Order: sequence, then C-alpha cells, then structure tokens
Amino acid sequence: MSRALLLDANRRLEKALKHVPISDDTSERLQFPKASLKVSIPIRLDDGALRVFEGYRVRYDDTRGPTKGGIRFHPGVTMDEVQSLAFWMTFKCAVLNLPLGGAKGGITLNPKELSKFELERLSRGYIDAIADFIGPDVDIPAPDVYTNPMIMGWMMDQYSIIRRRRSPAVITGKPLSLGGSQGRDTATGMGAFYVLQAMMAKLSRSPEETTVAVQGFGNAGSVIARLLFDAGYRVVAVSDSQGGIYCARGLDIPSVQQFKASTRSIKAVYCQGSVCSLINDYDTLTNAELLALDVDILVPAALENQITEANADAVQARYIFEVANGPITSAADRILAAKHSLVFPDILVNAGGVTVSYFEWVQNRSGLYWSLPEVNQRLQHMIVTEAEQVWGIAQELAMPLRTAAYVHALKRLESAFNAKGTRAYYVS
Ligand SMILES: NC(=O)C1=CN([C@@H]2O[C@H](COP(=O)(O)OP(=O)(O)OC[C@H]3O[C@@H](n4cnc5c(N)ncnc54)[C@H](OP(=O)(O)O)[C@@H]3O)[C@@H](O)[C@H]2O)C=CC1
Ligand SMILES: O=C(O)CCC(=O)C(=O)O
Repeated sequence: MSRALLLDANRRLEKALKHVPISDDTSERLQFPKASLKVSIPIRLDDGALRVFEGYRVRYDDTRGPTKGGIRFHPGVTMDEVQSLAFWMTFKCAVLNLPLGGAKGGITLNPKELSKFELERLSRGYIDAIADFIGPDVDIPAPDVYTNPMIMGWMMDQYSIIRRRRSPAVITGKPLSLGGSQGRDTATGMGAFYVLQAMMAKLSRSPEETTVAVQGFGNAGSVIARLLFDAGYRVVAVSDSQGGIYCARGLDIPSVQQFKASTRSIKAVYCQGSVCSLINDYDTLTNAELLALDVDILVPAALENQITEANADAVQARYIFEVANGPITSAADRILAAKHSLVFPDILVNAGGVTVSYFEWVQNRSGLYWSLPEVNQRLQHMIVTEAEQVWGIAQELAMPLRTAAYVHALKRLESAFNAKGTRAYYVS
C-alpha cells in the first residue's frame, strides 16, 4: 500500500515538532492511525447486476474525544488518502479546541455514474459494513467531497435500524428535518470567509482592491465565492472538475451559482452566456491556468495535491487560503515560501465545517436546537479566536502559518496525552 500522501502530511508535523517540546512517545504515536478499516460493499445495480465497491473508515486519534470526519465518494479514494485526511482532522479539531479526535471515510467510485437508488443502497451498505466502527460516542461521520445531506440522512437511518433506536448523533450534516443543524450546509465556506476577513483586516486590505480565484465550485467553493462576492471582493475566476471561467471585471457569482445548479457544469454557464446579460463576457480556462492567475487571493477548494513541485513556481497569488484539504504538497510549500506567498492552512481555514458539525452533535445530544444567527455567531467567535492565536504564534516564532497551526494543535494534543498517562501496561 502506498503511504506517499500520509508521509507528506507527516512532514508538516516534523517541522512543528522542532518548536514544541513534545515527548518522543507523542510524536511516535502521531505517525500512525489508531485503526483503519477496509470493507467490501456489494450492491445490486438497477439492471440487476451485482457490483462490489471498496470502502474505508480510519480513526486516526481519539485522545481528545470521539473521532470526527467526513465521508468522500470519489474515484481517487484510497487507504492512503483516507488516512491522510483523518490525520488532518486530528489536528483540525485540536486547532479549534473541539473535544474531538480525527477520522475520515470514503468509497472508491464515481457517484455521478450511479442512480439515486443505487447511491442509497451503497450508502446503506457502507453503514452496514462499518456500523461497529462508528457511534455517537466513538466516531461520527459527516459529508465531504460528493456526499451531501441526503446521503447523511440515509446513513443515519441505516445506523438507527441496525441499533434499533433513533440515533441522530451518529452522523452530522443531516437534513434539517432529520436533526441537522442550521448553517451546516454553508459552514465550511462561512468559516473560511470569517478567517479570510479577519486576516485581510490585519493586512489592511480592502475587498474592493482584492481579486480572487476559486478552484472548485461545490459545497465549500461556491459558498466562499458567494460570500466574497457579497462582501465586495472581485472574484475573477471559478472552476469545477471540467474547467473554469474568467472575467477580469469580476464574475456575477449569484448568476454562476444559478447556472451551475441547473446545468451541473461551470463551462455550460459559459456556453449559455447569452441567456443572461450579466454573464455573457467570459473566457474559459483550465484548472491549471486558474491556479497560475495573477490574482491577490487564490482559494483552492477542490482536492488535495493541486499545487505541487511541478506548478508551484507558476502560482502568482500573494495569499492562498486552503479551503480544500491538502491542496499544497510540502515541496510546493517550500517553493511558495521562497516566493513570499502567504499560505493560510487547511487545518484552520476549512475548520468551519467540523465546528458546526460539532454544534450539530451537541444539539442532537441535548435536544435543544439553535437558530442560524446563533450558529454563525458561535462559529465566527471560535474560528476567529483560533485564527488570531495561530497568527500570533507565527509572528512570535517567525514561522509559516501552517507550522504555527500545527504547533497550536500539538500543544493541545500533548497536554491530552500527558493527562491520560502512559498506559504502560500496554508495553509487555
Ligand atoms: N464539505 C465540507 O464540509 C468540507 C469540505 N472540505 C474540503 O473542501 C474540498 C471540497 O469539498 P466540497 O466542496 O465539500 O465537495 P463538493 O463535492 O461539494 O464539491 C467539489 C467541487 O470540486 C470540483 N472538482 C472535483 N475535482 C476537481 C478537479 N480535479 N479540479 C477542479 N475542481 C474539481 C467539483 O466539480 P464538479 O462540480 O464538476 O463535480 C465540485 O465543484 C475538499 O478538499 C474537502 O475535503 C473541508 C472541510 C469541510
Ligand atoms: O463535519 C465534519 O465532521 C468533518 C468535515 C470534514 O470532513 C473536514 O473538515 O474535512
């Protein structure tokens, strides 16, 4: 099994370890996931054929609480990817000081090729396969790439059937009608927006003088693009898996959202441009071209490994906000640092999703539900407080913001490891 992605993720940890007096025990433990499950999920397709899919769930570390992390449906899902995503969740939850550890799950498939009924059978089959690995006090999944509230609803229902009791707190990102939280659907983009606004204020930049390019136009990317547009930023380019569109004067993001929802492709927005006078003046561009645009802010909001040793030199953006998990490799980090690009790291920037998931879990367990303004106020307070702390550590220790975020998280993890004791009885 390749461990390339996890080893690269671990490199970020090694840099932070130089700045925090962490015991050898802690650093050794953090190199390995606590438990990794691989399952086969046989489902009957609509045409009667049987097909077996491979699924994964990884619980990386639960020292600070039950593990938490999304479920991804994507052709590129592997054990290495899921372990890396679970590693990042561990540090993300610690950066936000959530009483949770890190996990992640996924199924290797292209969900666009399945019907709705096939997707439901697959989602329920996945929960059948991992039911003994998850639970409201053990491991709580949520949405990630190509999964959504409808899928979370099926999964919660399946788990409740298996346990013979209604169990809303086993999964977050559910539809509101099944115990979902207000604001979870926009939480990742919203949290990133709060961080971006707080950091731009520090850098004395106004929205009107700032251009932005956003890669990925799904749950995370479309929400932050819209919030930036509403706040007066000039969002000049957006993209999805098929490519992107560019307009130097700035895109009309509400119209792009409308067309993307009806056509499923950003490029179709371009092709149908004449339908709407607001969006008839675009150029198309590839994802590679988008990443290299001369903009002030670049927001990768799609997949990992988008900026690597091969293309980091071409990146011109002064500020990069990682809304995706792991969009920049550690080798690319070094190149960007030499070019003085300021990278705001994923484990801080995209933590709004898991923070509101935590709120959803709290609401499910208490039975008391919060309003949207209450959710967003709590999110803003928590994520901006931690962003300020990460910024302060980076200034004080003269280190990249990514390393500062790991230092911040490591201190909390180490404190929990120490408080728990050595558990020396494990060592024979
Ligand atoms: N959802 C959440 O709560 C959280 C998500 N994240 C991270 O944010 C990122 C995006 O997730 P999310 O928005 O939820 O996922 P979605 O499934 O909602 O959207 C994914 C978007 O990325 C696009 N995309 C897929 N492949 C590529 C590619 N190769 N190049 C460019 N764009 C591509 C998709 O295009 P198309 O529409 O054409 O398929 C789609 O627009 C992931 O890294 C995820 O882990 C992080 C924290 C929380
Ligand atoms: O909402 C959650 O619990 C997890 C979200 C997630 O998968 C992520 O932050 O990458």
